[in-house]
Formats: sequence, C-alpha cells, structure tokens
Amino acid sequence: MSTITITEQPSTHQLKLRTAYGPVYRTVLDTPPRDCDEKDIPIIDISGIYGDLDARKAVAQQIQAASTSIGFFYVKGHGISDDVIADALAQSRLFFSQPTEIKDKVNQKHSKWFNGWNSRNSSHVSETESMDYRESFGMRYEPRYDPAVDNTDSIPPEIQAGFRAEEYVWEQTANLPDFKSGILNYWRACLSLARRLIRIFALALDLPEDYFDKMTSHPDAAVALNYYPSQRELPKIDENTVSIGSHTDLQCFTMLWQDDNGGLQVLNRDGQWINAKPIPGTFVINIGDYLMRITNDRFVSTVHRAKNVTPNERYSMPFFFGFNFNETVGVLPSCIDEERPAKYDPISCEEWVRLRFAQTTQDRE
Ligand SMILES: O=C(O)CCC(=O)C(=O)O
Ligand SMILES: [Fe+2]
Repeated sequence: MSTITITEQPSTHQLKLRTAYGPVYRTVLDTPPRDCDEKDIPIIDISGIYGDLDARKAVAQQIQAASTSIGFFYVKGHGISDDVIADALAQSRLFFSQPTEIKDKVNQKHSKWFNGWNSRNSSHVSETESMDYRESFGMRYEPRYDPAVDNTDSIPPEIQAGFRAEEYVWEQTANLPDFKSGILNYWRACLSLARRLIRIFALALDLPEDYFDKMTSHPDAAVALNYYPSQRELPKIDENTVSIGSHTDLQCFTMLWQDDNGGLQVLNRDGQWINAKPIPGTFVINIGDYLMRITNDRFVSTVHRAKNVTPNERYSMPFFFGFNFNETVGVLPSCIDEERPAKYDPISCEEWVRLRFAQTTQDRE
C-alpha cells in the first residue's frame, strides 16, 4: 500500500512588472513582509574603495557576492558627507512643501526628457498595485556641472547627442535660492562615488579596473527626490496600496539614501517581500536591468517597491547610474563561457532607456 503525501502549496499571487520588452509576471507569496537581516541584505563597509588595490579587491569580492545573490546591499564608509545629504534633504522638504501651483511651474509635463516634478497619483508603476502615492522631482546629467569635465566644447558630438538635462528645472525653482546648489552638490557627490564604484564593479566582474571608465565619462546619472505622504491620509488602504509600485531599476546601479521612516521592500528569490529597514549612515545599492543583461544575468536586478505606512512624511533620494547614452554594450567577455553563451545582443544605453520609458508612457495614457 502506498502513502500519498499532500504538501500544501503556500498561497501566492501574480505581480505584473514592466520591462523594456513589455510586461512580465512574478509569483509572490501572500505572507506579510518580514524585516531583513544581514543574511538577506548584507552591509558592506566600502571604505576600502579609497585604499590600495588589495583593499579595493576586498570590497569587490563582497559586492560580487551580494550582486550575484540578492542584488541589493547597504554600504557604509561611502565618504559622502552628512552635510551634503542634510542640505539636499532640507531643499527637498522645502520644495515639496510648496503649494501645487508653484510646483506646477516645473511639472514634468513641460519636459521632453522626464525632468521636473511629478504630482501625487500621476504615475502607476505596477498595474497590479495602486497608483503611486508619491511626488517626485527628477534631474539628469549636465556636463557643465560635472566636476570631471574641464571643457564642454570638446565633448564629441555623438556623446553630446545623448544629453537629457533641461535647464528649466533650475529656472522654475529659482524661488528657492539654495535648491539648485543643494541638489547639485548631492548629485556631484553621488557621481564621484558612482565613478569609483563602477571600477569596483569591473573588479567584481573579473575585468580590468578601468574597463568601464571611458563608458562613464558622461554617464546617464540622475537624481530623483521622492516625497511619500503618509498612506494613512488615503480614504482606503489595502495590501496593494503602494507609495511607489513594484519595479526593477533600468540602468547599471542605483544608490538610495532613505530617511529613518522605512518603507522600502525587496522581493527575495523565494517570492517573499522583505523590509529593507533604514540603517543610519548607509546607502542602499541595487543592480539595474542593464547591468543584469550585460552580465548574462550573473548580477541580478531585483524587484522592489516602497510603502509609507507610518503617520510621517517619508523622503528618499535615489541616484541612478548608467553608461554614456551612446555606448552599445554586449554581454561582457568575463560572463561568457562554453556552458554559458551570451543570452543577449548588444544594445545601446539610449535605446534601452527609450524602450522602457515607452512602456511607461504607453500605460499612462
Ligand atoms: O524610496 C524608496 O525606498 C525606493 C525608490 C525607488 O525604488 C525608485 O525611485 O526607483
Ligand atoms: Fe527603484
């Protein structure tokens, strides 16, 4: 006589996500989010990036381990000063506290390239979930403000063609006298750190340390200021009420400063949401889709979202980093071997971003 064992399947649901090539679905456990610990999302002391080659390789090893597993890690010892962060945050608070008609002057609707202000409930990142209960402000790479650029006239035209900055974001916020300098100082600090980190990523991918240097001379480097009012203001809240819906980031990597309210959630490999709690003095770094693609899926771009369930206003300041827009990159030589041939064709950064933004705007209309 044989015995039949019936194992109860945990209950799950399907989550719809945007990609450059249209929607994909993920199976997500219905169990409530749980808090992360260091085994879920490691905390890496990256102060070695300012040290000798051995110190840099030691950081690279830890970044490699995190990037090939969860695709998310905290960094401490990053070198960005508390003052630069505090000033940017103060300006962000001032900006969002203004009346709608003032913020409207810099509304993204006036932008060709997604710069400027996005009002509450104007974006819907994942269709499975609510509209995003968030306001945001975005600005993008401008060579005049890049400390590594001496002479903007000598930038080759094919690189210039990829610039997406728009001066109106500063012109239309000039009523806040320290807004431009506060945000640009933060952007510059993030840009310098990201350029150091991309060299550590090269080491982590068994490539020469300067492999990505030329590709990041004028990178797609953008700051977003996120402002999340408390969800408790809403007439109705359920588990699908989000502050920013589930998504993956599209470029190489993101460095996120978040305040101490918490709300960032990361979908782990088991399909379980975990809370990436705030850790003072850290940034959260995550891998984006383009880096996942050129590493042949070795480094993983992980789904995340945010929910501000506290009674407080929450702020975060992500910095998104990708290559120069005119770069066309295929699967990296160190990520291909006989058992793992290249899964993807080369694609330009510009085309990659265009495809994904086209999906976003299509659904918005
Ligand atoms: O605010 C957060 O915690 C996450 C923000 C985010 O994922 C984004 O802006 O891409
Ligand atoms: Fe994100």
